Amino acid sequence: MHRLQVELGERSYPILMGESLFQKNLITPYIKGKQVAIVTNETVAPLYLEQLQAQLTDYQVQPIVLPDGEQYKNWQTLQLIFDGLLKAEYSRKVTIIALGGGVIGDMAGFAAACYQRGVNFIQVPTTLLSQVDSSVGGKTGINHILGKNMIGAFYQPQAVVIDVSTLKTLPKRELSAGLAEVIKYGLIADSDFFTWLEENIEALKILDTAVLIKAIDWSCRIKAHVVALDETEEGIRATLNLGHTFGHAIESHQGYGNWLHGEAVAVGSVMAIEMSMRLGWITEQDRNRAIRLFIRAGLPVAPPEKMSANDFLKYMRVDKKIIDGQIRLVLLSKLGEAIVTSDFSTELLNAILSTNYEQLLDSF
Ligand SMILES: NC(=O)c1ccc[n+]([C@@H]2O[C@H](COP(=O)([O-])OP(=O)(O)OC[C@H]3O[C@@H](n4cnc5c(N)ncnc54)[C@H](O)[C@@H]3O)[C@@H](O)[C@H]2O)c1
Ligand SMILES: O=C(O)C(=O)C[C@@H](O)[C@H](O)[C@H](O)COP(=O)(O)O
Ligand SMILES: [Zn+2]
Repeated sequence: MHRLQVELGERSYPILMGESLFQKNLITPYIKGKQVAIVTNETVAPLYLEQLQAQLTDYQVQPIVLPDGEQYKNWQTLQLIFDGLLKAEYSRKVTIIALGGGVIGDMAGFAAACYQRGVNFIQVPTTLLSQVDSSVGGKTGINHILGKNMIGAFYQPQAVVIDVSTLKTLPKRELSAGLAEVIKYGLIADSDFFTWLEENIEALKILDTAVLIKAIDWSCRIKAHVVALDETEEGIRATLNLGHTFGHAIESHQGYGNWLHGEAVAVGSVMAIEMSMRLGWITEQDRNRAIRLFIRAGLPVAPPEKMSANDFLKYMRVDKKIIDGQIRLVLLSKLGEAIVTSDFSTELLNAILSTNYEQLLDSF
């Protein structure tokens, strides 16, 4: 089993990672009190709820099973968590365990931040995306019809327990979506990781265990490092948002759940990379390497056909990185290094939003 630490002073916590972790008694040391709520969904519950519950025989356990999908990451579904907690008469000493992907983790974490003003919380992520990204760092929340993740809180878990065996049941499309955030880390923070991914992407797609654990470990190390430097996104943490200003606009415009988060991030990253190239910051060769890797990972690299520049701008105007009304974007200063900047012309931004990416991709 691997162990990493997210260093956040008194809010520090471990990321435990390995195979068949559900068979080992790893979660109970992080439970406080006797009351446990497992927040999961209709897809994950039949697969893993029983295994998790088998570890918790000494506790009073209440499963809370939510409908599955990004379209349910909202107030109404959040209310179902509070209903479950209150019907079970759970106190401030309850521990909430999130068992599922990023949607479950974000909602269960937000519920943990709010319930009786904050209760104990453990992440048990079961998608690649949630194992490399959403379970680490304490961003929790829900969507608003006018923008992604617009209501939420920074609230750190007590532990993150990653059982990579759960990925065996994950649909291929979801695995690819997770690879988008993995590739993101190489692009923004570590060109060696990017090169390693170019060499290992096929092994990752067929879930080679050693390669998978290395990729998750590498990703979590980068995320944990960035979060430790800047927990509440005053500066460097915003680089984790590569492709997200464009990507969140795609998800919101297309209707939550129609484009997967990772798919939208892949396309958004291509747009940010194209912009970095047109600013003269990265080479055409590096742009092409990035696009090729997204394609090999099974991801889309062109925005939805009928999405206009104005459609993008409607959502980009409420992006959380905006300061004093100015759109700030995460761009690459080179492969493996990102900056957050508003230092680009409106003309360039409009050109990026109006580019025919299908045509650009004809040569790939
Ligand atoms: N908090 C953060 O820092 C952060 C970071 C990245 C993304 N996010 C958020 O995470 C969400 C995306 O997360 P996601 O990609 O995990 O999507 P998801 O939570 O919707 O899960 C994807 C699908 O896989 C299913 N599933 C989960 N585990 C499974 C398993 N082991 N086997 C079979 N099916 C399984 C789910 O039921 C769902 O249908 C978005 O809402 C995004 O905004 C948050
Ligand atoms: O942890 C972060 O910080 C990130 O930005 C990670 C992103 O991959 C993730 O999608 C996050 O939820 C986006 O946050 P938001 O603040 O742009 O809503
Ligand atoms: Zn993301």
